[in-house]
Amino acid sequence: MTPGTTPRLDLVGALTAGGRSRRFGTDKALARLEGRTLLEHVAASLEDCRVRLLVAPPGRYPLPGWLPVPDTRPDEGPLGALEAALLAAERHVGPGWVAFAGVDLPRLTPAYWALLAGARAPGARSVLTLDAAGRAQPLGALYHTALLPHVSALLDAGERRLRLAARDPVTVPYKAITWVSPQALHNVNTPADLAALERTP
Ligand SMILES: Nc1nc2c(ncn2[C@@H]2O[C@H](COP(=O)(O)OP(=O)(O)OP(=O)(O)O)[C@@H](O)[C@H]2O)c(=O)[nH]1
Repeated sequence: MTPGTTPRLDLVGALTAGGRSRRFGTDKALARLEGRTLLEHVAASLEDCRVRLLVAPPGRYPLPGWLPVPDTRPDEGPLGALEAALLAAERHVGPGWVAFAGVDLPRLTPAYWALLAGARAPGARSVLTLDAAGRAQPLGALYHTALLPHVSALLDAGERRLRLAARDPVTVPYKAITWVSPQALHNVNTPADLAALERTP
């Protein structure tokens, strides 16, 4: 956010960075695309959020202006990181909406988050985008802090699939996403995924 301006999104931004990057081979958060790390790309998309949380192992990634949040359950993957994000959001801001992003979506944009924020509806507790095949995307999604007991119960039961976190979802069609942010759902899991993005700036 530029000094002197007010945040434009009533969302808590939460960027999760951790895991093993097994498919990428090296820490993908620190992989570079067009002069910036993937971590920095995704962080830039969330700059307009009222509070910004970096859910990551303590001290692993420097990200000025972001509140460091350790995993509540280290090495439990993105579902564990979502629990940490919802808890921290509730503690720092109170009940409300969290924009939850991973480092593997470097083409997320402020317009993408604004679209999701605008799609929130009464009674909804999550907002997910649909990919070209109509599958709901659990990273790059909005979750309400009211989902915390559900997410904790999943983890307590040994569940690790992030896609089970969403409840009472609103979905945003793929066409709407590609209109505002054409490459937003391009996921980087491997060096080949990153190379494909480099070829299509
Ligand atoms: N805070 C936190 N983030 C995680 C953890 N595991 C994965 N992530 C993040 O969650 C997002 C999706 O990660 P995945 O691609 O599912 O897992 P990964 O470990 O990064 O990669 P693979 O080993 O290839 O599966 C990325 O932003 C990761 O940095 C974790 O245990 N804690």
